[in-house]
Amino acid sequence: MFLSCSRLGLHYPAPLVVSVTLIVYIYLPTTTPNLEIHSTMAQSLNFFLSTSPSPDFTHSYSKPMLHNPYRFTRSPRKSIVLVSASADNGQGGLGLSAVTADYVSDNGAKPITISAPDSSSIEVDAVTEAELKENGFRSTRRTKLVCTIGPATCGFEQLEALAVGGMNVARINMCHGTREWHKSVIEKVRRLNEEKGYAVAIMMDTEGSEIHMGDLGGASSAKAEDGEVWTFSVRAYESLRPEGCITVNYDGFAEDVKVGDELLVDGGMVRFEVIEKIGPDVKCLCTDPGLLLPRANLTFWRDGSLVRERNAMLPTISSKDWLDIDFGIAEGVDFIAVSFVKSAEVINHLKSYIKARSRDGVIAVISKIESIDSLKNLEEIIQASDGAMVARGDLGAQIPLEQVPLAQQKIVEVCRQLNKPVIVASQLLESMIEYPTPTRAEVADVSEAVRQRADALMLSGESAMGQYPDKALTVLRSVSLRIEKWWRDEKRHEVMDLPDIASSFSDSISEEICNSAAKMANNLEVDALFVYTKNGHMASLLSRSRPDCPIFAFTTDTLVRRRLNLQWGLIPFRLDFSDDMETNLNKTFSLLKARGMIKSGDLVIAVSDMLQSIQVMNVP
Ligand SMILES: Nc1ncnc2c1ncn2[C@@H]1O[C@H](COP(=O)(O)OP(=O)(O)OP(=O)(O)O)[C@@H](O)[C@H]1O
Ligand SMILES: CC(=O)C(=O)O
Ligand SMILES: [K+]
Ligand SMILES: [Mg+2]
Repeated sequence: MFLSCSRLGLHYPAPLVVSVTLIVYIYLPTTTPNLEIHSTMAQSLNFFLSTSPSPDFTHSYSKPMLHNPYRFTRSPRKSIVLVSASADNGQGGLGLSAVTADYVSDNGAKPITISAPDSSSIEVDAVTEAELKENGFRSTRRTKLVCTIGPATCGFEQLEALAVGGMNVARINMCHGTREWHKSVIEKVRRLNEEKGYAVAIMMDTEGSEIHMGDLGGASSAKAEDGEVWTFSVRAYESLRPEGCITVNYDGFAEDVKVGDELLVDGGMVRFEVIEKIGPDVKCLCTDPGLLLPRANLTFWRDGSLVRERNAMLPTISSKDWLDIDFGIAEGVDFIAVSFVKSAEVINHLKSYIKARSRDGVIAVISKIESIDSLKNLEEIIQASDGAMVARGDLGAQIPLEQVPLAQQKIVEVCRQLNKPVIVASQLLESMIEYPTPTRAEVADVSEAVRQRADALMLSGESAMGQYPDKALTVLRSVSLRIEKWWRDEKRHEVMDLPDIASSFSDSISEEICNSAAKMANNLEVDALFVYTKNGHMASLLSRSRPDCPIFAFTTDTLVRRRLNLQWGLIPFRLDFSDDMETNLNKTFSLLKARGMIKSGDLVIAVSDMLQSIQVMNVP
């Protein structure tokens, strides 16, 4: 391949980039300016350089590469042959990630970049790699972390800080912000993945068509005081919103409410009593003061129960949601979380829509359990979905608060049985929106979710608009690690009875293999489970057993790798592999050893999609 180097004002054939299995050769003609070597993936890279045609010098270097490119000054009259590899001897190394060589011209002209991504390499994010190297297998975090992105975290550096802090999935909430804003967040996350080797997945959360307030005309909040009278109106104000007036998105609102009803903002953060109805305007007396936030959710209660008049007929996916879904498909998001799901039907409908529209047809659909109907139809909804979210914010506005913890436990359990990832969301560390440390009660709540072995925990306002997003993420991370360690130290293996879920004989074999492999892993105290999986299914079956050791999930597909990032205990790697397990294992051992992620003697159990077997072995 020849590249033109005209940007440097030099006219010679650009270097030949040949990618031969594990070695990358970059020939630099004598006229080439100096060379800079970067690796965006490898934390450290061993490489060697020599001169050509007569190799009167060869140099071998071992360098920490993540942030420091290695700069090489060209020797006068000789070409440089760069052979990059990560094996120690530099003779055709292993484990090479994308390596980039930039020419750095002396006159300050912009460097050009040659990328030589090596298809034989293995991709894993830098944070996991560092964790594995420093603390060994056992200590990697099993519980995954989702962060809602908002004004506090939408910059590239802020997103990077979250990725470094352990964010596995970035959530964008279509209730807030413009599509352009969300697009720019998606682009930044993708760039972060490409440049820094992360596999942060994107989850798009639909607005849904429940009743909520308008956006307060641009104000970030409004304070409602005890005894004040506010007007809730379905009028569309042409210009400025009058003082003390709140718009409501649901046209039937003024007809549905009755004088004497109680109106709850965000499930009770602020309360009003309906005192008078005048056409489209509903006058309400503030009985519990507090802050009104833009687009806050509204529910109304009569005689102690939630009123669901015609609003129960509102579609789960509104016309605006469909446009957002089209946007999500076009942007290639990894997950779509559907708000206020009422039945399995809507999920089936959405899944077939995605299948027909999306390039790869593989956006996972997560049902948000946050309404009375979703609890009523829980099992069939979860069965139809690719995962679920315990959306405690709205759930707590629809059922009495004291029922929320039991609902959470039930949802987590059903998801586990049906092998669907589950996220516990909302108010985990609510006080950290304002304060740098959590309350003891919040820490206990997070612990409980980890103890229930939910797949993932989610930050909402804490990361979207809070003062301490990184600190909140650190709390989730350290509490998760602590509780997980306690599980292992106590050898508290799961007593949960996992029902058979396979729908074919072949699936039954996979299921039996994974259940047995996980059990063997605990009994033999192995260091890691390896799973070679094309579509991720076997990896999720292993995760379902919540074994003591981490699960290294190797997949050929970048999209599958990102999706697996939501599931408990899985460390997803992207790797090209064949149907020959012997070769795959040898290759993986070499690659991981070269990167310092495993060592000789480690005990591993391997299973795969291709060959339905269980292999137990020591790393050679
Ligand atoms: N893209 C955004 N732009 C501005 N503010 C945002 C954005 N995303 C979230 N926020 C702020 O963070 C808060 C918490 O976010 P969260 O996603 O939990 O929303 P929510 O309004 O509580 O709705 P949901 O029930 O869908 O979670 C929001 O109320 C909003 O104030
Ligand atoms: C996350 C969400 O939608 C809720 O808690 O209501
Ligand atoms: K939402
Ligand atoms: Mg909600």
